[in-house]
Amino acid sequence: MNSITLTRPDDWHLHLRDGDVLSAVVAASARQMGRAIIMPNLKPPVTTTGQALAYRERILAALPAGARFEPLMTLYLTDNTPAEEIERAHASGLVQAVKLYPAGATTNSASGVTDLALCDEAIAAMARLGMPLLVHGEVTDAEIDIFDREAVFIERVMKPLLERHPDLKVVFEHITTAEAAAFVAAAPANVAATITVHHLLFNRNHMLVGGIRPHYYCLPILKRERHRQALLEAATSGSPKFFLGTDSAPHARGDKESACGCAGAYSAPAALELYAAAFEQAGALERLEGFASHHGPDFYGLARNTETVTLVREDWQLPESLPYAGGQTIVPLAAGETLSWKFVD
Ligand SMILES: NC(=O)N[C@@H](CC(=O)O)C(=O)O
Ligand SMILES: [Zn+2]
Ligand SMILES: [Zn+2]
Repeated sequence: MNSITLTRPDDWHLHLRDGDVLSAVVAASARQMGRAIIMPNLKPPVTTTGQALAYRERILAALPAGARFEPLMTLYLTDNTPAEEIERAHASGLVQAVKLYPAGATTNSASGVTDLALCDEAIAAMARLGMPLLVHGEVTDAEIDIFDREAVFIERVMKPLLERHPDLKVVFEHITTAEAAAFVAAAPANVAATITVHHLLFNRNHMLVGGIRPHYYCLPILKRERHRQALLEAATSGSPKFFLGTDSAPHARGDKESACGCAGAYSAPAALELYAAAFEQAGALERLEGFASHHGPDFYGLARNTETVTLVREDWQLPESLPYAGGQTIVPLAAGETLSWKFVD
């Protein structure tokens, strides 16, 4: 096969940041994706409908001329989010989901939720309105090993949450373990998951053997090979519960190459090519379209895109770095690597 044409994909988990950074990164996603679920972990976080709508305008203003990219907005859930704010968000028609960051779990999560019991009314409103809760699924307890935080979250938080709100639509974001893949596969239809391309392509050796590679450090952290295999199996299974979410999370080169480097991989510039490489590796290229372009809108209750995009088989090299805000540079995921699929503009 020398070319693949598929329905234009969407990115169901994307960080665009704000200001100069937004301007530096938004075109990369708009080039490949029709829509994206925009993460609300700005500083300060996007906690109200008013903030989400203003942020949406800034995203639209930062798009290159002629781009037809649609940002789908989210609210950042806090201990104090009132049920009325959920109703306002839903009524706007432009806020699609609410994001749960356990406080302290990841980048800009300090205002996140300390105890889900405090959010019970807000979550009940989401369940009533059919508004999905998007979950960064890691516990933050100091005594839990970083490699176990997702699996422990399933038992301590995810299962009790779904027992209390069985109809709540939940997206288990950026799953990284065999446990999470099995949990989602066995759950009812209101539970789905996004899978990043870095977790499909790399295991923790890639990040740690022969030297520490900070550009492969993200949260949840890369796991063992058996987990990568389980994720690849889930993504290529054809199950509508699994869909594309890059978790493309830009940080300036200097903030990654640091004694205390930031978590996040910038995968937007070659997202679709990298997913194609993962699906090809699994012998399942024919399943890429469902994962990238159908399962996400179906779960969110949105129409599938009508345009198509094409990848051709052609070797090309991802740049070692790209221009970023304030004269800085950013290192994309798989920088300097040769890819064998190329997105056609
Ligand atoms: N994935 C990451 O490692 N980082 C994300 C936050 C997140 O999605 O957890 C970021 O905002 O930088
Ligand atoms: Zn996260
Ligand atoms: Zn993320």
